[in-house]
Amino acid sequence: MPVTNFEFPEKYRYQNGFNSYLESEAVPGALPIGHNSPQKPPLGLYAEKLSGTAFTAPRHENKQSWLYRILPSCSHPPFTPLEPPSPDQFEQQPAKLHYIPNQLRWDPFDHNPETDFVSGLRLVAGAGDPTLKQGLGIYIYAAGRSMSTTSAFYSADGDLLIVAQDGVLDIRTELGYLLVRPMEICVIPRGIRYQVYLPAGPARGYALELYQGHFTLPELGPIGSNGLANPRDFQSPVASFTPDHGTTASDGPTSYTITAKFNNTLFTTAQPHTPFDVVAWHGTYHPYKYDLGRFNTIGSISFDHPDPSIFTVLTAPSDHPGTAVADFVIFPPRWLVAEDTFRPPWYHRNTMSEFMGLIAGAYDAKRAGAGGFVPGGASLHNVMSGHGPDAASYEGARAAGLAPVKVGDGSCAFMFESCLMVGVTAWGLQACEKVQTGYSQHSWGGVKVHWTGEAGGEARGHLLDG
Ligand SMILES: O=C(O)Cc1cc(O)ccc1O
Ligand SMILES: [Fe+2]
Repeated sequence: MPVTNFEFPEKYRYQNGFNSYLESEAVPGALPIGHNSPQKPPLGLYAEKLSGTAFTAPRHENKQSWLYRILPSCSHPPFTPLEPPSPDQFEQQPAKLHYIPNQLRWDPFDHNPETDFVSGLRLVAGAGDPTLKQGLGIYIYAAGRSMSTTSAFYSADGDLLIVAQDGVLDIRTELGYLLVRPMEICVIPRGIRYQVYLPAGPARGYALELYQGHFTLPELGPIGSNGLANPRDFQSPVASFTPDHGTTASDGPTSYTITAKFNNTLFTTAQPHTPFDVVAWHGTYHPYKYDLGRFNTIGSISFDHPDPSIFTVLTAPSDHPGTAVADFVIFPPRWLVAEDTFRPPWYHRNTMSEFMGLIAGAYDAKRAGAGGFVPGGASLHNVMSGHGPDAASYEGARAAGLAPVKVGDGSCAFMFESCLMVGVTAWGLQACEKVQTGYSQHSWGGVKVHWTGEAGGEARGHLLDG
């Protein structure tokens, strides 16, 4: 069900539609008409173009927005590396990641009262390299403090998909506000500056940074023209600004800190004017949010367990059709009705890597409770690492009556699935101290032999018609 448990202040008005050409003005008349860059834009604003794709990207891929702002974003002193550096925050050099075939599971990650959204971001696993615009990073965030109202953050490394798990994020972006609650996600595109407040206490969740391309909706094929995540349910902000500046870009009354994530290193500068001075904007490059409760889940109404790709919310394609750098897949509450079918996920090995998290509740293939797959925790089944239901879940599902059953009420697991082998950071493997020892043995060490064939003798293959 859609999220409903929060009052909506007026600032959270949204514009609906995935990948839509949108426009918004906080002051009537701020948008130039029939023109992007007039000699003197309305109200004395500066016109600034923000490109999310190459200028020459084909129309169906092209993402650009025009921002009309009080001062251009280039007006700041040089960036310097953030001191002190946080060595375990964004380890990304492929040589330093740990590539291991073992199944991994993490207990719920800790909240952190000391960190804000930026200092509380930790890379757990990743693939590729932001300097080559290839691959992705998988993060956990834990924020106990709001970011300062005089700070902003942007990442040059990629688009950030945020999966809120615990706590509410009130995100002020250059293009307006997004309120992101548990069971909601948002995407902040590369380069867009933002600030994260915590209106309801500490927050924790997951994030995926996409170093290449952008998320899109999966094809629907024979499903038809509606279903899964419907475009109309994606919401983008309306323009919102605060005037705080001097008479030039250098003499304003307030110092704003801008932190940049650039090749997984943080840089900082301070400027005497607010970055949140965009009075109007139009274009296709904008942040958006989505309520996972609006997902139209589709499944088997006859037999067999379908591939989890039917649960894809967003996909980031590679250059090879059908093969994603990152799929964002959810396992929401749903009816299982398949006949003569082992209903939970099958045992399998996958050429794609599977990082999973649990937003709430329990997952039908894994033990819940302490030491199991728990909200705020995670698992990683890397390329070709065998996995599937743990022994108890298998036995339960094997013995279960096959009346229609609703699974996952109040639950939602998700998966970041990638065609790339992901390496785990030193933080993810050791420093976080959340890796469960004996995950594999606990899950599958007790898998029973059900073989009913003849004992002894040497089985030989034979031709069916021989
Ligand atoms: O491994 C998992 O739990 C995720 C998953 C779920 C499913 O229904 C089918 C395949 C799959 O990888
Ligand atoms: Fe899987």
